[in-house]
Formats: sequence, structure tokens, C-alpha cells
Amino acid sequence: MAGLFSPGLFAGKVALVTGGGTGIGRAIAGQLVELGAAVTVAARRPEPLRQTAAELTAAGPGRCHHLQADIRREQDVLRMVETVLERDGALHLLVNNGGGQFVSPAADISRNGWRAVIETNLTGTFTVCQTAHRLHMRQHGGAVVNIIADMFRGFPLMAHTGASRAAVENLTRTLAVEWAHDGVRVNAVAPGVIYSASAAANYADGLLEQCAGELPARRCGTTHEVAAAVCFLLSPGASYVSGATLRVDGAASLYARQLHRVPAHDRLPPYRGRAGPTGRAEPAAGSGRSRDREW
Ligand SMILES: CCCCC/C=C/C(=O)SCCNC(=O)CCNC(=O)[C@H](O)C(C)(C)COP(=O)(O)OP(=O)(O)OC[C@H]1O[C@@H](n2cnc3c(N)ncnc32)[C@H](O)[C@@H]1OP(=O)(O)O
Ligand SMILES: NC(=O)C1=CN([C@@H]2O[C@H](COP(=O)(O)OP(=O)(O)OC[C@H]3O[C@@H](n4cnc5c(N)ncnc54)[C@H](OP(=O)(O)O)[C@@H]3O)[C@@H](O)[C@H]2O)C=CC1
Repeated sequence: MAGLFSPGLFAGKVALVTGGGTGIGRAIAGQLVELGAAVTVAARRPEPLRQTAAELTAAGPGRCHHLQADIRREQDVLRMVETVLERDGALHLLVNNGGGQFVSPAADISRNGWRAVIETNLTGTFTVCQTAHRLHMRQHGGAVVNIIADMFRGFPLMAHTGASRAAVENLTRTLAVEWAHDGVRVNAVAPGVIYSASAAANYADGLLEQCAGELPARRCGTTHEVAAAVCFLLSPGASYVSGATLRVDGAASLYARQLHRVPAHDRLPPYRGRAGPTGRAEPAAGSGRSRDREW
């Protein structure tokens, strides 16, 4: 990625990246440090955070701190933002990348499973945005990027994440308008299928590779490709971009591939009106089972 952005682009800037210890978040933090920022990575597991912070600081020229925080816990979020402000004296750049979900048919998602994903992806993101705004950005401005997902045509087998990411996209637009007056820009980045260790582990049995073969790009995206888009949106080059969603998916969201394939069936019978052209009601097409489902 060397040379893509001007060296020192983010020198003197303070950034917070949730979920910054691994995968896409780590790549974002890495690029910000490479461009001179003082970055804090925050998540629940201390070890990946510690290792990422050490490696990124060693690479410089910026620096990377780490902080344990669960974005589902309001107290953690408050402490996280306060710590950054006390240590670095500002918070210019916020990336809400922490999140996750699991693969499940909507019919089988437990109430607690639904709540876990919504509270992480939606409520967690909102809480971090609101806290950063209240404690600093309202007075001083800033730039926020929310990581969402390719949920534009629904998200079969991940209804919880589809619903929460769509909500965050809408939240992004609302905040872009409400906070323009405070000098805060808010944008979203929607990654398609991105190769990260976590994605490979959570979408096992070659699912990721299978998806990749069916994408317009015929490959997964890289974490660095997402990071580059985020850095652009955080940079002064995007000073007139707010409320936007940048899709980093190699056109996957425009293509008919779906993780879930609908098996052949005739359970959605057509409506044929009260009477056909002959004046008689048209007979229902398909099997007896199809007719059973007319209601
Ligand atoms: C095919 C390619 C598409 C690529 C698109 C996107 C890819 C990515 O986003 S990859 C990287 C994201 N990383 C992850 O998603 C990390 C793994 N996921 C999680 O950590 C969880 O999904 C989480 C967000 C729900 C974590 O919540 P947590 O509170 O830590 O989890 P709990 O163990 O306490 O469970 C709460 C609740 O959720 C149910 N549940 C959790 N995992 C599953 C599962 N795999 N299947 C079914 N249900 C699950 C769990 O059972 C709990 O509910 P109850 O049992 O009813 O109490
Ligand atoms: N890879 C892909 O194809 C896609 C990924 N995404 C999204 O991009 C983001 C990064 O994904 P990726 O890098 O692939 O996967 P990772 O699992 O590596 O990233 C998710 C990060 O979020 C952190 N996190 C999860 N829950 C919480 C929480 N409650 N509080 C704080 N941090 C939390 C995790 O750390 P910890 O568990 O230690 O808290 C982890 O570092 C995620 O939101 C993901 O859903 C969206 C579309 C596609």
C-alpha cells in the first residue's frame, strides 16, 4: 500500500478503531499508523490487541495503543473514549469496525442470538458514535466511518446482520445531516466478501472460496482494499463526502450470486384474478401443494 496516500497524511490526528486487533480493523489501524496517526485499537480479546499495537507501533511512524472494551457495554464505551481523550487529547477519526454474526436460517436464530448481533452491530456502533460526539466531536468536528456489509438485497442466512447493517447505513445518513453543523462527516463502507482469518474460520468448509469463485471479481477482497477506502473517507480528500456508502465489493452487490440458493418449488402461486378472460376463474397452476398455500 506504500505510496497510495501522501506520507504524513494523518500526522497529528488521533484515531479510534473498534475491532482493530484483527482482520479489516487491523489493516485500517495499520494504514492510519503508516500515515502518521496516533491510533487506539479496541476490542474484547486482549491478546490480538496487544500484539497488533506492538507491531504497528514498531512499524511507525505513528503509534498504536490498545484498550480492552466491549462495545455492547455502555460503561466500556465511555471508558474507551475517555481514555483516548485523556491520553491523546483529541479524537479526530473514528472507525466503527467491531462487529460480527453467525450463519443461520432466520427461522432458527434464537432470541439471544438475535440480540447479541443487533446489540453489537447496531447498538454498539450507535453508542460509540454518540459517545465520541458528546465527549469531543460535537465541539471539535471529526470524521466517522461505519463498517457495514453487502446487505442491499437482503442477507439470506444472516438476517440479524442484514437488519443491523441496513440500520447502521440509515443511521450514517441521519448522523451525517445532524452533525454536519458540528463539522462531523459520517460515512459507511460496505465490504463484500473479504478474506480475513475470522471470515475463513467462520465461513468454513470452503464457503469463502466457493463464494469467491462466483463473484464478478472471481476473488475475495483483501483487508487492505477495505482499509484504503476507509482512509480515503477519513482524509481531507473526502471533505465534501458525508452520508455516503462506499461499496468495496468488486461489484458483488450488483450481481445475482447469493449465499443461499432457493430450491425448486411451486409454493408461490400466481394471482389470477376473480375471473379470467373467459369469464370463469382460471384454474390454479401447479401441484396440489401449491393450491394448499393459496390464502
Ligand atoms: C460467505 C461470506 C459472507 C461474508 C460476510 C461477512 C463476513 C464477516 O463478517 S466475517 C468476520 C466477522 N466475525 C465474526 O462474525 C466473528 C464470529 N461471530 C461472533 O462472535 C458472534 O456471531 C457474535 C457476534 C454473536 C458474538 O456474540 P457473543 O455474545 O460473544 O456470543 P455468545 O456465544 O454469547 O452467543 C450469544 C447467542 O448467539 C448464539 N450464537 C452464537 N453463535 C452462534 C452460531 N454459530 N450459531 C447459532 N447461534 C449462535 C448463541 O447460541 C447465543 O444464543 P443462546 O444460545 O440462545 O443463548
Ligand atoms: N470479512 C468479511 O467478508 C466482511 C466483514 N464485515 C465486517 O467487517 C468487520 C471486520 O470483520 P473481519 O475483520 O473480517 O473479522 P474479525 O472477526 O477479525 O473482526 C471483528 C472484530 O470485531 C471485534 N468485536 C466483535 N464484537 C465486539 C464487541 N462486542 N466489542 C468490541 N469489539 C468487538 C472482534 O474482536 P473481539 O472478538 O476480540 O472483541 C474483532 O476484532 C466486522 O464487523 C465484520 O462483520 C462485513 C462484511 C464482510
